[in-house]
Amino acid sequence: MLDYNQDLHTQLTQAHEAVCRVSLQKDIEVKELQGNLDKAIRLNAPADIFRHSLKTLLEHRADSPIHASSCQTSRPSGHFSFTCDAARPLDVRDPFARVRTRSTRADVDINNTLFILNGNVVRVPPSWLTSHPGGNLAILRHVGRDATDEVDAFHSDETLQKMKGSVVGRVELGEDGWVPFVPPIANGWVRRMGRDGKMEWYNEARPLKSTEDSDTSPASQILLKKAQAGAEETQTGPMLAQLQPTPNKLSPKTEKMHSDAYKELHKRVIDAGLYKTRFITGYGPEFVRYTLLALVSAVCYYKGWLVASALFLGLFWQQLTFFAHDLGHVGVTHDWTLDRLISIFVADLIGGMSIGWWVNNHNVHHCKSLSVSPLNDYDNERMRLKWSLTIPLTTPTFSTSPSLPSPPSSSTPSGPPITSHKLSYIVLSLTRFNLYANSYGYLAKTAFEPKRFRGGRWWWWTEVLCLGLFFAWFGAVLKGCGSWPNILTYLLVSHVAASPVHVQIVLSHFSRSTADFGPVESFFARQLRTTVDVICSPHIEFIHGGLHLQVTHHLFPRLPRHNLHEASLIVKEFAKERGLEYADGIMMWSRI
Ligand code: HEM
Repeated sequence: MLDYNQDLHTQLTQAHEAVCRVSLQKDIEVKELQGNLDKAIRLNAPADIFRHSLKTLLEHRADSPIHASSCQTSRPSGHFSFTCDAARPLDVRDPFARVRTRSTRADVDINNTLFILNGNVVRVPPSWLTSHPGGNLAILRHVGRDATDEVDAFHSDETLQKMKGSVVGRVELGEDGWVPFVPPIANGWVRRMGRDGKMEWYNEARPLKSTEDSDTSPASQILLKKAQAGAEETQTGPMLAQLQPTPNKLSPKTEKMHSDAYKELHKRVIDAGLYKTRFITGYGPEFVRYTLLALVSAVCYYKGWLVASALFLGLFWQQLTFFAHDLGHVGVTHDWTLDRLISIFVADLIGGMSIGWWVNNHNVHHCKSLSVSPLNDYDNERMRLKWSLTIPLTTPTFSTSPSLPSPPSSSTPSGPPITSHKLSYIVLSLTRFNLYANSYGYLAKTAFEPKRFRGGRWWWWTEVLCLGLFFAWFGAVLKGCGSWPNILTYLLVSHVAASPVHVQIVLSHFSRSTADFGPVESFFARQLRTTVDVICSPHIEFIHGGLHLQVTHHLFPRLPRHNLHEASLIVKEFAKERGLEYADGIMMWSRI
């Protein structure tokens, strides 16, 4: 991007060079127009004349990937950019009509899903949207944004290498980095197949209100209300104006600094060798624990000690949750197929839940602030996070450790008022039933979706098969309890015993800010602002499976859980060096 506040001559020269790059290909006529531009530059022409020349040049090039129908300074920040005519609906999933691309490939066109990665424009192949292992929402939430930090955090080196094949252009980043667009999906816009068999825009939800321009908060959350069926469409696609981030108090410069800091921190974690899974010393003791819990539960069952058996089954499930979590993050063998197969065995067959559902929803929560607004029904509907049910009811309050540094005022406002209520524990103790409902709903919904990832829909069928097996074995266990009161007791005790993980996860997120600061906020700042570690006695740390170090987990989701402790020390030290907040102070057990 060119900074319009700089010396006009420099800007014009730079812009001219950029235009020459665009028109490098073949056109002879453009030479004449370029001549005009040259003249405008030499004469230090007013910006209007320059813009006119530029516009003509771009329009003249029928094959220009820019398709600019007008050329304007669209940013109040003074950035000079090429944009589509704002009066015309932006018929693109790609809001990058303004991108000056050096692409030599012909497929940079409208209706693409594009994001920025290290200054490169990456086009997500359409087939990836339906088969992306991290779910389609994670990608759609980053359209039009610089997703470098997120993409580095979420992908293996192998995948990052492969992504290079999807690079279709380059953008020049200013001092403050890329000025992001609001992804269309954040305004409720999605693409779907039209009646004529062509893809078209569809407005699934309408913005209710935006908290822009608040003097007290930098939040720029857009609340969405699901569109009523049959509601009249006034637009055929998102307008450019809707894709501009609402002004807020975040400084792009500070966010850029955070982003640079994250890159440095990530390098430290990689250099410390923490991405290597410790199979023996890490998972070894866990497997012993899983086996013991399962065995004790089985022995108790055969002895007729049903409550004890249910209790140990619940504890077994609680522990397995952490293993399923690692697998869902491709964090065990780091091979997607292998990790997915094992996770289906663990989550679906033993636990009765769909790992596919978990992955799709879980990954979004790593990418955005969680919405707690009951008004935001669209978001809840889409994300169907396990806590969407529980949070509007109540959220417990928790104390933070006295050592917690006070948050920097500009980037860490407190979350919504939190009320303490014992009811929240009761609701959370039954959360597992909500997870079943969400899981099966997801599998039903995706039954007919094309999923081609790694050679087919085998994972969907494997999940369905394993869930069938779960119902068979757990149904037999319940049946063996004899009477209805026994069955009910077994069901409740086993499910309640597996619930501390839900309290822990809700705490780690909802006792922090849930405000959405929009696409300007960096990945690093958002994770530090929205998560907190649970502190507990070292003797019971195993109950939390290492995920009590939630801040570090959010910063490096693919890091093997057993290395989180070491990584968290690095992160804390780094945060201290930089004067950033690392929230490590939630007490859990003292409250229950
Ligand atoms: C061409 C673009 C992309 C490709 C080819 C791609 C591919 C993949 C692959 C293969 C994985 C499995 C993990 C691995 O093997 O690395 C994955 C996971 C994931 N991707 Fe992407 N991805 C793309 C873009 C994105 C974008 C833009 C985002 C948004 C930030 C994203 C978010 C995620 C997430 C959240 C996961 C799950 C990571 C985890 O479980 O810890 N991906 N992606």
